[in-house]
Amino acid sequence: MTEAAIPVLTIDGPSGSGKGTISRAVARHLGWHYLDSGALYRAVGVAAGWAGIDLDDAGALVRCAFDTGIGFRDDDDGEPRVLVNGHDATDELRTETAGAAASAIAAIPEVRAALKDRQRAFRRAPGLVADGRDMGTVIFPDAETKVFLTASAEERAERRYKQLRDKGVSVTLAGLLREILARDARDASRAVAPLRPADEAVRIDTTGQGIDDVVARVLALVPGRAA
Ligand SMILES: Nc1ncnc2c1ncn2[C@@H]1O[C@H](COP(=O)(O)OP(=O)(O)OP(=O)(O)O)[C@@H](O)[C@H]1O
Ligand SMILES: Nc1ccn([C@H]2C[C@H](O)[C@@H](COP(=O)(O)O)O2)c(=O)n1
Repeated sequence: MTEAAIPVLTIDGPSGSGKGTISRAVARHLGWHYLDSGALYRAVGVAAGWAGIDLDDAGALVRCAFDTGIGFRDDDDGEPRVLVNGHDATDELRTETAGAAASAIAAIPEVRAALKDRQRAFRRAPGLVADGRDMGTVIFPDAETKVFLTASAEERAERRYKQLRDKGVSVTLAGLLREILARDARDASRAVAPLRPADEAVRIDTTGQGIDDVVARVLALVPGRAA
């Protein structure tokens, strides 16, 4: 199968819209590969922190984007783990601090360019579900199916609040809402590959919708793959 013939489903959207949850479930259902592109930006941010690199030092961040080893694997319970330079950094990557650092370095065009080929390398038979901010607009513009997930900022903050509370992390709902709005604004206003739906993307507002319903709606969009 030539690369162009390998089907890609892109799922873009703002933080907490459910991209990761929905993409993983859909990929499992289809038996396709899965790319969590945000994890790459988070990994570079975390590796930069470990190396003492300042988030204002664009040159060092670009080198870090090229040099950081990033690996994905499932643990024995089928939970996804992310290895950064050989260390399991999954929990650190999921913090709001890592998300904010990722959002900041993702605004540097050369960092985005450095991660482009790594993302495209995930396109392997029989297909790929790719989640992020620019999957449908920049990384896989020829994807056969494109989705843009949204949900109200309040609901996204609620979801994140529950998620972190279940993990025993102490946060406030108001603080999370502030962080989500700040990240939305930065991701949508940067000059290169800003968060926006591809023209042909199907928009799904998941506010008040259950995960299973959203998964079924997305699957129904994939040619020949209704739930
Ligand atoms: N439709 C939904 N209804 C209720 N909760 C949901 C829904 N979709 C996702 N969630 C929950 O919301 C939380 C955030 O979801 P998820 O991590 O998939 O979002 P995301 O868009 O990938 O976020 P980020 O961009 O920050 O990685 C998770 O706890 C997930 O279980
Ligand atoms: N394709 C992508 C994926 C992620 N980013 C940046 C912007 C996000 O705020 C940050 C963390 O992503 P998340 O794990 O929350 O999906 O990384 C991006 O610019 N482009």
